[in-house]
Amino acid sequence: MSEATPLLTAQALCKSYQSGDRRLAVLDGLDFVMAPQESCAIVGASGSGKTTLLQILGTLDRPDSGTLLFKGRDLLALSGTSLARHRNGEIGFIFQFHHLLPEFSALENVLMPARIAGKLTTATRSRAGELLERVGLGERLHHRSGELSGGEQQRVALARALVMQPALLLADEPTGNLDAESGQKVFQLLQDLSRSQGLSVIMVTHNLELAEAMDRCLRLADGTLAPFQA
Ligand SMILES: Nc1ncnc2c1ncn2[C@@H]1O[C@H](COP(=O)(O)OP(=O)(O)OP(=O)(O)O)[C@@H](O)[C@H]1O
Repeated sequence: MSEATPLLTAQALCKSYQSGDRRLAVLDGLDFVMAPQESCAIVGASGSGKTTLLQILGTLDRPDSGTLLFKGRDLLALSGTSLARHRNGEIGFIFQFHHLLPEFSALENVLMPARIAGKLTTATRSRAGELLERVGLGERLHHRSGELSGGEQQRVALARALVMQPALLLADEPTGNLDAESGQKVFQLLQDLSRSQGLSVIMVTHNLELAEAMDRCLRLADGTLAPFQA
């Protein structure tokens, strides 16, 4: 990939849902280009389509039409195994709710993407341990995740999102379920880790203070994105 190649390019994305007898256009010709290592906040009213957009950018959902390129590669032409490989290897996800497996330890949760990919190597194990150290849970590796606090669980989820060394982190309201202090801590770690590992971040948030701390802030309204000053 040359310096000039964007990490992600979305062009003319459209997505609508059937609601009773009418169609609801959620994304309506949306364009978005992101450079490698850039961080970008997406804000917008409830129901404006932020989660829908993130799911499409993360290939968890497909648009009705449009183009989606990752490092110049046409993602919408991929299917099945290739798409799963792309998602597992290039993208880290963190959601409002951590979706950890409560009976498994913090370390086992962080290793889950590697287990799924069949890459449970010594290197991955030590990376998982290092990530848990970085998020301040070096003493909690073997605690059942269900016994950790909400903020600690979200820090485990952050470590899990980064264990496969993705190029892009997609965060959907990662602090939305936390008190202000824990939320700030998770956000700070997210910023520090993504900067030190050179990855791009797209974060959906309602918190304008956090949005302002990112390289760029965009607002989703009427199915398209526009620059937004918090
Ligand atoms: N699977 C679906 N079927 C039908 N409608 C849907 C579906 N998913 C989302 N929608 C509708 O699409 C619109 C956008 O939803 P989305 O969850 O993307 O919004 P959002 O901006 O993330 O909202 P919030 O900030 O409240 O999380 C909403 O009106 C929602 O009801």
